[in-house]
Amino acid sequence: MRLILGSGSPRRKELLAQLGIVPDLILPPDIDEDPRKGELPRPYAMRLAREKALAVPAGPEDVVLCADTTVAMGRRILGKPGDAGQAAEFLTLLGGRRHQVITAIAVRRGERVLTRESLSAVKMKRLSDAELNAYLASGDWQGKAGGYGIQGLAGAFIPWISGSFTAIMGLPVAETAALLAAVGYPVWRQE
Ligand SMILES: Cc1cn([C@H]2C[C@H](O)[C@@H](COP(=O)(O)OP(=O)(O)OP(=O)(O)O)O2)c(=O)[nH]c1=O
Repeated sequence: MRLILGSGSPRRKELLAQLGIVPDLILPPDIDEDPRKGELPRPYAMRLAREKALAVPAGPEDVVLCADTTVAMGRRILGKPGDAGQAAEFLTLLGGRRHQVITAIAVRRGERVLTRESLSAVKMKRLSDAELNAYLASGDWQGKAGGYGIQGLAGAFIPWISGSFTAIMGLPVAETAALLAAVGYPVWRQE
């Protein structure tokens, strides 16, 4: 049985390592991440996690792990910003308020696909011009949903969360361990 991490996110590999798990293979899925018209954040994140898991080529005994992290402000989905201007727009929208981070995970083995969702609330302070400009210049917003990474410099903007830190970062390790064990992956072996 091979474990295939279907993700190009270095965070997900790192968070899996927190469980002592090293994937046999990393195959980032290539799917269309555009939300459907009127699609809400939670169904969107779940659809993407599932589609990613189905897009990764795997043998019948292989275990595929995929995830999707979506930042939501109410009904609005904030994906990965296309450029610094969009990152600035997102951070201005998020600053001084609470938003939601949804991470859906999908584990596939053969025909079987198991999914879980982890919801977190995040409060971000209102950013001063100096903070915003320094953060944009750091480039740390790139490739991250909502245009920030809580595990980096943007941690300075986040005084409060309710939920799961690992889920906000991209992979909820508790749910991941549970789903991997559920499809028979030896998460809890004694070395
Ligand atoms: C909110 C937040 C997101 N992120 C990251 C996690 C994900 O990598 C990214 C959300 O985009 P995703 O589309 O979930 O993942 P990805 O495109 O990076 O990788 P793949 O689809 O191949 O698995 O945002 C952080 O690192 N920290 C944070 O605080």
